[in-house]
Amino acid sequence: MTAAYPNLRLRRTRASNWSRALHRETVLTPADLIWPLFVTEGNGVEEPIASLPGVSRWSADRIADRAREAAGLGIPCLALFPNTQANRRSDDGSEALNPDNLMCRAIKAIKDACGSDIGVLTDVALDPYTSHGQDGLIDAAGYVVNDDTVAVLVDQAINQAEAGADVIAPSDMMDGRVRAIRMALEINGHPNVQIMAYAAKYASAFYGPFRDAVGSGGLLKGDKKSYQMDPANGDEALREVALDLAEGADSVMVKPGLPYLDIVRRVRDRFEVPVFAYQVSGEYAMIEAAAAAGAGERDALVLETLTAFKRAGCSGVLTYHAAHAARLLGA
Ligand SMILES: NCc1[nH]cc(CCC(=O)O)c1CC(=O)O
Ligand SMILES: [Mg+2]
Repeated sequence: MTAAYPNLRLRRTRASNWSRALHRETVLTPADLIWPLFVTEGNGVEEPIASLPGVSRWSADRIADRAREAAGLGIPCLALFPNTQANRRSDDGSEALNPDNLMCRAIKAIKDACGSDIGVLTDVALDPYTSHGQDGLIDAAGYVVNDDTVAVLVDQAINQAEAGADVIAPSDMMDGRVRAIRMALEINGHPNVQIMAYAAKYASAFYGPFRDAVGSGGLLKGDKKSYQMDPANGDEALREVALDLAEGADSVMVKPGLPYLDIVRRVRDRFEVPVFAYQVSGEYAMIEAAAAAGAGERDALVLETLTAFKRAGCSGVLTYHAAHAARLLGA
């Protein structure tokens, strides 16, 4: 039994800075952050993304600069997404398997610049490479077929691992792809390449700016509801996570972030494994829009939301605010 008012005053420990610091349950550091970066063709190129103010696409040489910047800030890992040239997109997304594609060149540029000082996480899904914008292969009716897609995703993952990726992150939501990728990594001499599974990825309205950034938005017909999860479902997320863990995922991801912190907490409590969340493009844009409209103070919004991920049980967060947040944290 705890004491009651007036013997207990919960405001007492909040009355000063030193005491708040002493009683703080959750601490956010730059080491909690994964920085997603968009890659584009060329040399010396920076292309601002209109729907993501403050975020740009970078050519591979300038991605290497971002990697040095991240390492200097104490950010442990980058996540890469390519804006594939239109003439290299096709129905079957075969550019994903090209060992000299934009993604592989960016991985190598980062590894050349930073070696093992920074981790490179690569997205496995076909949407940056398909002419229809879906994450997998489609049949005549436009349905994204599962098993044939998994076969291609395996080759995509191996292509990324051969280029030097440290963490393979399948974001496609096909059934069975984690096991298939894990087996292929083992067989092909990559036993230490990790898998962070986008295990509970929802069919969300918060991905719009990302699709602009990788250039798939205008191509996508229909939606991704036949593979990404229904936002109404929570129990099902636990089944997705259980399956990906059983198939060999080293860590799991919940996506989007803030609207799904209940899922993060349930996953953490149930499985006690490393859980990451993706504060996605629409969430970033929402914070930036709020700040621009004077509806909130940007730096405070950034730190409060990122701290909330830690409190909910995240080991780390993918966020477009990573570099800014790391600076705010005094790295
Ligand atoms: N496989 C695609 C992918 N990987 C990461 C994101 C979204 C990230 C963001 O919005 O920031 C998406 C978009 C989608 O599923 O359509
Ligand atoms: Mg699944």
